[in-house]
Amino acid sequence: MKQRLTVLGSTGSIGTNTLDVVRRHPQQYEVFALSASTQVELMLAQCAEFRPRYAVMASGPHAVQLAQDLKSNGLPTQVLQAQNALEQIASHPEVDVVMGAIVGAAGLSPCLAAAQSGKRLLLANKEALVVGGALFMDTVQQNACTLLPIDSEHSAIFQCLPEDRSTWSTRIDSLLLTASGGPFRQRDPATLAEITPAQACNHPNFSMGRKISVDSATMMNKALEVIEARWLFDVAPEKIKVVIHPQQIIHSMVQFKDASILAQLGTPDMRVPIACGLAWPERIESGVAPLDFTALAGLTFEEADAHRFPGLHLSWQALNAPEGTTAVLNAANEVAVAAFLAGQLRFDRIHAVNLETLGTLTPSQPRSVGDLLALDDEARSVAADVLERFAA
Ligand SMILES: NC(=O)C1=CN([C@@H]2O[C@H](COP(=O)(O)OP(=O)(O)OC[C@H]3O[C@@H](n4cnc5c(N)ncnc54)[C@H](OP(=O)(O)O)[C@@H]3O)[C@@H](O)[C@H]2O)C=CC1
Ligand SMILES: CC(=O)[C@@H](O)[C@H](O)COP(=O)(O)O
Ligand SMILES: [Mn+2]
Repeated sequence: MKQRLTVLGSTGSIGTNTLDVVRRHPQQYEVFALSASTQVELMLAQCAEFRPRYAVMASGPHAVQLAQDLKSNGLPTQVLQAQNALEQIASHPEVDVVMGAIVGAAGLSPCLAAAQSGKRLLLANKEALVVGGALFMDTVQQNACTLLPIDSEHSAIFQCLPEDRSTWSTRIDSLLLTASGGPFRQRDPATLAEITPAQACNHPNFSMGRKISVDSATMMNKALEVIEARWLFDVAPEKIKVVIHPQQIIHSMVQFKDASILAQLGTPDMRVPIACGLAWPERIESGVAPLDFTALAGLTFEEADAHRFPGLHLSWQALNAPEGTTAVLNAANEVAVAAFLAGQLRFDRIHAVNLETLGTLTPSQPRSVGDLLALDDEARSVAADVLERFAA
């Protein structure tokens, strides 16, 4: 029986890599629905190739355009335009697997809809977990959702952990998240004010969307990943450590109580964790060439420089603050990164916007998705005010 798949964010870096793995396994997977926001031409090509029943474009004018183009090309895919169209394709009874690859907090509601309906949820959209926190994990557990991490570090940790979750708390000492250090690991911190969006998006090992690429350059990506790991693996924040490993061959590690460390290694290519999530606990071909150890120049490790990467430590700070603070941090960072990419904020001021927004807004405990979305809105508006003072 084929697994029916919804890909949320199919036109992005994770979305296209997912479809690349899926196209290698036509007997095992069938695309049921795709979603994107603005890239109509690519979505049209994906509909022509994968013939999904439904497509959703988050941007209204682009949805209208796609519907016209599908019709004029004689393609049967139906464009859903309802307010809750993303939630519909994530929770549809005929869907088995949902890939959550929308960028940012915009992915929270559809990922939660998939969790609520007990799907196998492949989670790349780390911001959904950073915002959703305990509420997200409760929804997963209460609805028998199978949550599989796609973020490369978390997929690595997941693969190193014992299958029986109930043994984790007694066996694990700590989680070691590896980080590339981004494109400015060795750049003089005094010159960070001049960084352009193109320079910030030039990641040393992965070709990714613009938002996560900027996050990697500030190491806010690692900060978000510390929070993601705290929720996925239910570990105390102080048990999560970060080590810079520029080659990104080791994707992360688990240290056990006896000081033994298990690591997951591989060619840095997101099709590996995607294939792992799709097939788990089976293994399928990903299209990625295995590592050639004799061709590796060496694996090196270093500590993250707090002066160069001040944002990294905001993760532990936010996790130890009142619940909801990680949602505030995420919203501030989304606003700051968007402003930087739009040429309205200097690269070295992203941290200042995040820090000041955190200092301005103390959340009251979010008890529902509605509370979380309201908090996200409020934090964005505080961050927008803060931004005005720091704008370039
Ligand atoms: N890229 C990578 O290698 C990795 C990514 N991740 C995480 O995966 C997620 C996706 O990243 P990535 O693929 O790089 O991002 P991209 O920017 O490449 O893709 C984002 C996707 O989401 C769609 N989208 C954007 N905004 C909205 C919105 N408001 N509502 C609905 N859909 C929207 C885009 O549509 P369109 O393009 O049509 O406008 C696109 O399909 C992020 O959370 C990221 O942190 C995690 C690990 C690695
Ligand atoms: C591929 C992936 O999972 C990204 O999160 C990537 O690893 C970014 O790495 P850094 O943030 O360490 O540069
Ligand atoms: Mn990652």
